[in-house]
Amino acid sequence: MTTTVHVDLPGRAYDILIGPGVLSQAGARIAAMGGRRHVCILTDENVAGLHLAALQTGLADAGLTSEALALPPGEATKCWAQLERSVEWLLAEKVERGDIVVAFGGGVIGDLAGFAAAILRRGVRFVQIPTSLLAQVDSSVGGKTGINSPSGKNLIGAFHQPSLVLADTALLGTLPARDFLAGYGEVVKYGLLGDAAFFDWLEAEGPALAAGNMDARVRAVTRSCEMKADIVQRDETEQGDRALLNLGHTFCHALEAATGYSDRLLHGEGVAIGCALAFELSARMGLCSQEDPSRVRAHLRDMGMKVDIRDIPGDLPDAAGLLDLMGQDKKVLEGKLRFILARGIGDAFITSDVPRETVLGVLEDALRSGPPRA
Ligand SMILES: NC(=O)c1ccc[n+]([C@@H]2O[C@H](COP(=O)([O-])OP(=O)(O)OC[C@H]3O[C@@H](n4cnc5c(N)ncnc54)[C@H](O)[C@@H]3O)[C@@H](O)[C@H]2O)c1
Ligand SMILES: O=C(O)C(=O)C[C@@H](O)[C@H](O)[C@H](O)COP(=O)(O)O
Ligand SMILES: [Zn+2]
Repeated sequence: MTTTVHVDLPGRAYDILIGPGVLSQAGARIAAMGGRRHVCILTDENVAGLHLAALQTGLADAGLTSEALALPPGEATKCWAQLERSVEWLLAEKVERGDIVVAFGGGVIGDLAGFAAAILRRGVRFVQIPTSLLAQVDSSVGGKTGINSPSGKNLIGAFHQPSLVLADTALLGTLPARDFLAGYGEVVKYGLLGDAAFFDWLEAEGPALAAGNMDARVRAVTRSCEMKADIVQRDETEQGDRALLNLGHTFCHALEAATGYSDRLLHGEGVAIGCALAFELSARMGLCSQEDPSRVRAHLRDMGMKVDIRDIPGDLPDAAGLLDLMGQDKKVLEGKLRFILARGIGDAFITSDVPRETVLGVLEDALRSGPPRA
């Protein structure tokens, strides 16, 4: 039940292996990549406790020694202090230019370790072994690496492609339900941005996928990676089409900043809320039918996910405050916000032609309506 998606970038091509048990291939695959027979692993404390021994045993079976640094779990780890700690540790381990760094964890570890690899000795190779659903469907692929700044999300970083991605879907068995559903937010994003049939399939199979059906999990990870690979091949550094992968993210990143990158809001939860808002905005601008945002919201609700801004516990800035936070979005061009909007499910596009008043209206209504905040 293993699938392979190839990311065909000139001089930087790599495979994504997807399926239960692919972790056991880590030793042989990494040994075949050359370099010293010693591997440095960046991970987090949760993943280390559950799965590090299996990874290190597999590496040892292939004749590779390894050392690991386990960082605190959570979004707050994507910061200067943990980046410095990681880079200094890799230097203390005497990682050479030809060596392989392994990112073993969710998107936080993948983004941080990838950035550390990008800047260490001006760039060393790294392998992504994503362990969360979000990391398997999105963050381990495409080479966006980086950390957050108090000024905004992912504002410090680099494009640095991995040399290999091993997405072992069996590891998702230990992922907490909340983190699984957050990752599902990015899965839904793919259907919404460019594949209506995939969204139809998710409406039917989402519950089985969440309940642990392995075929459904492999299919969802594979389709998501295919779509991401296709877009990244067209536009590696987001000069155009790659921004489609940012559907829902202008809202999401403002909400993550507003909640202090804390567990009040996980990234994938913000993506789901942001996608619902992007469809609402599209409907209000007459770009898609009113049924589309309703259908998006209904599916997120059916899956037991956060759907509305009001599902976020605690206080938030007002609509103008959120709009202000959006001003740090990397898609801003000549001071003007750009949004990913949709003509329908599976038909997203990029535009800067969005009246400020309409965005404010959507945010004001979202902050006002819905269930009371916890
Ligand atoms: N680079 C990109 O293209 C890209 C794309 C999407 C998201 N991201 C980034 O990814 C991050 C979110 O990633 P995430 O949702 O994986 O968060 P995460 O890395 O914080 O992982 C979520 C939680 O699950 C735990 N965990 C991971 N795998 C586990 C497993 N198999 N069993 C048990 N627990 C496990 C982690 O310890 C953590 O507590 C955000 O910082 C976001 O900005 C980056
Ligand atoms: O890979 C991309 O491109 C994406 O936009 C994927 C997003 O899911 C991801 O959250 C990404 O990190 C956001 O990028 P940013 O450039 O808006 O920080
Ligand atoms: Zn994202």
